[in-house]
This record gives sequence, structure tokens and C-alpha cells, in this order.
Amino acid sequence: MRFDILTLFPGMFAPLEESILKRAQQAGTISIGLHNIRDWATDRHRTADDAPYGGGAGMVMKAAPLAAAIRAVVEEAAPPVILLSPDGEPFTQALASELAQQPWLVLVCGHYEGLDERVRESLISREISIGDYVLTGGELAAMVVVDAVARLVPGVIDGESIAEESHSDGLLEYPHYTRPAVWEGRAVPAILTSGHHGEVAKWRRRERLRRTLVRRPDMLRRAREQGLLDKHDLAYLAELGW
Ligand SMILES: NC(=O)c1ccc(N[C@@H]2CC[C@@H](O)C2)nc1
Repeated sequence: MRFDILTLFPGMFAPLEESILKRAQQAGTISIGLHNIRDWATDRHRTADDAPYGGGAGMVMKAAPLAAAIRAVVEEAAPPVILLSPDGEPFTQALASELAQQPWLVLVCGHYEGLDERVRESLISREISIGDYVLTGGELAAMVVVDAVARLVPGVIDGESIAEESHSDGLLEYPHYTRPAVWEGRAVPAILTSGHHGEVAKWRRRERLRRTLVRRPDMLRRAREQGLLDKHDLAYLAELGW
């Protein structure tokens, strides 16, 4: 899977070179291209932003440099061109799964007060928000999207752990333990060292249900509506008083 990121601050993406995504890039499973929008600013001062028409505080990103950058990356193809923005559709695990089916994503990171509307209208195909808050730029949001999507690409991390993780199938995760068996007087639940794999799976499923009930009852209701809870789940939840 290919990601191309357009930004005024390519250096902000250095951490992706250190993360699990580094190995995936080396393995060729994913590729991340970084493009500095300012490289397409043609004037002597390489201006990528300007004062807003109508007055007001802050600066607006100019349409021409950004449009030239997008067109240079996209060329004749038509990959989704996604703007990270507080006005975008909410980014969720479901949306991450949807985007992970794409062979290529182009992510546009704005700065200042945002983009000139005319480049938004003509070249941005989708807007995504990682949450209802405003950041100084789209870069951190882009890193969140790249991380959450890339990890779903086959081969980036081991496929097993994706199956039962939080939000992937409507429930939160089960608790994790590793050595030592007792740590500061706290023992690992005996079932996990019993060797009964069927019982372990049942315990883990029940823990996911119980934790989702306690922490995110909204998710549990949605899981029920979506038919993600089987009769054993519902019987256990009834025992818990749900
Ligand atoms: N919640 C989010 O995903 C988000 C994304 C971008 C952002 N800020 C940039 C700066 C200018 C404009 O392009 C948008 N803030 C919040």
C-alpha cells in the first residue's frame, strides 16, 4: 500500500521512520512518500500562504502551490486525496479498515487557517477528522491515519492480533498478561496458565464483553444492533444484569 503525504513540514514525519512502519517500508509492504508543498511555490519567496480575503486573523494556504503538488503526485491516476481537517468525517476503526483496502492514499496536511476553498472544491475528494479539536496542522492527524491504516495492511503486523483487538469487531480488548506469574503480589488469572485453550478463549470473550459493558456501553448497544453478539454473549451479559 502506498501513502503520499503533502505537507509544509515533512520533518514532522521522521518518527514514522522509527516505528513499526519502518520495517514494513523496508519489507515493501507499504511505502510512504513525503512531499513539501513549498517546493511547488513558484515565486522567489516560495510563498505557500497568504492573507485571507475579507480580512481576519491568520493566513490561508494558497491554492496554486498545493494544486501543483497534488497534481505532480497524482499525475494521471485518481487515488483518494484526503484532507485532514476538523470538519472531516470522524476517523474510526471501521474507516481505517475501509481505507486499508485502497492501494494508494494521498494525504494533504494543511496549516494556518486552512486551505483556499477553491483547491478544496476541485482536488480534495474526502475530509477526515481524528477528533473534535483543532490542531496547528494536519500532520499529527495524518500520522494517526497512516499508523491506524498501515497496521491493517497484511504483512505489516502479525494478522492474529488484529482479529480480536479493540473496536475491530465492536468490542474492547481482553486484558493482556506476560511473565512473571506474580508481580508485586498480583497473580495472573489462573485460567491463563491452565492450558485449556477453549476455556481461555471463553474467558477472554467474557472479559471483552464485561469491559465493554463497564467502559463503553454505547459500543455494546451498537454491537447488539449489528448482530455481533451471539446467544452465549447475550446470556453472559444478562448474568451481568444487562
Ligand atoms: N481533528 C483533526 O483531524 C484536525 C485536522 C487538521 C487540523 N488542523 C489543520 C490546520 C489547518 C487546516 O488545514 C486543518 N486540526 C484538526
